[in-house]
Amino acid sequence: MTSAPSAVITGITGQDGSYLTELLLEKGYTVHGLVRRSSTTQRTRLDHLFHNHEIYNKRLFLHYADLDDTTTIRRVFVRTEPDEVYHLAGQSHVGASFEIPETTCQFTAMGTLKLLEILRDLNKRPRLLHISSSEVFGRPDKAPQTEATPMRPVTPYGIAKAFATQMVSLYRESFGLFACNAICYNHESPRRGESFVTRKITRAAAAISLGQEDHVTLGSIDAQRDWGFAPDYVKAMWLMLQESEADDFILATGTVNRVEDFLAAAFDAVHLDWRDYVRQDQAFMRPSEVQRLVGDPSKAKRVLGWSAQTTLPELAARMVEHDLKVLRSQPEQVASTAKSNGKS
Ligand SMILES: C[C@H]1O[C@H](OP(=O)(O)OP(=O)(O)OC[C@H]2O[C@@H](n3cnc4c(=O)[nH]c(N)nc43)[C@H](O)[C@@H]2O)[C@@H](O)[C@@H](O)C1=O
Repeated sequence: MTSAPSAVITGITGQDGSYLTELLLEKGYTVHGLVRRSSTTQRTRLDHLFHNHEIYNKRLFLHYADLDDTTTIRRVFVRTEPDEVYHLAGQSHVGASFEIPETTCQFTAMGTLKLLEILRDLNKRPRLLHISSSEVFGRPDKAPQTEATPMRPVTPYGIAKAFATQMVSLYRESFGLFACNAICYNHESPRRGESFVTRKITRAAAAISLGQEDHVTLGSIDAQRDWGFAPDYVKAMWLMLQESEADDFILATGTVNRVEDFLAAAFDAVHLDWRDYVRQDQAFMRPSEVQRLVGDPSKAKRVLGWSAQTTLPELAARMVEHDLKVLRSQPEQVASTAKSNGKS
């Protein structure tokens, strides 16, 4: 009899980490999450699992380990001997990467290299999924982008991700690691952090419709992105590690929209016209903006049988519905989050 599969997830407390944990638990996995000491208070996305006594500390375990603490990470791998590793952790805010480029590179770039070095030395090497990003393409010559499109990153975050992505490919080719890059385009959900533009918009649309706020302040609203639904994307990440050979895949919808289109969809969901409520401020503009990114997911469709299932209006409506529910149940908490939601 073969034992149940096991996985380590870095970044388990994030949006993708929480959806992936649910998916793997459903599939019978034992899941080990690496968490930073400082994320102690930010585990709301996993609360429902911690309260489930059938799961927590039976099939779901947390281990404290910062990405630069190689000794501790190595110890977790040696003790847990996972079959699969999903490396989702890192500083993921592109705007913030201009303010904290060193931290961004330390965790997103060097953190990935350190992880690869640990895996290279293990007797039983797990399969690795690294979450890469469309930001590696920066200002591409070609649209939509494919796995073969050259990387031309223009943000500290994109540069750090490009380094990590190329290291993953190198360790696959040179050291025989089963290591894959999921080159993910923007993927959102009600669990998205409130400093990303989609969630900032859906929360504001909900708050405005309830009379709790009267406007939202944004940066560039003509930027164009390929927005999908996060739970769709974690399914593809899992599929990638079930293949017989390690490879890189673009995970995207293939459809491009402006921030304005997302605004329209979110405010439509509460029957308001976004143009009456949006202000713009230089503080939210980036020193170097990635104007337009759209992915070609045809390889993922052909090889993995995967495609994104959720349209932009469905995504926005789902997020607004969630934010309305939260606001109605905890108006003070959400209002204070909005106030403290500084430069992002
Ligand atoms: C694939 C990629 O996807 C994400 O990166 P992102 O595309 O930068 O996502 P975002 O939601 O921060 O910005 C989207 C667009 O919206 C513009 N925008 C306008 N006004 C605001 C604003 O007020 N806040 C923010 N955050 N953006 C704004 C902003 O300038 C940009 O053009 C991350 O998951 C990243 O980890 C990742 O890998």
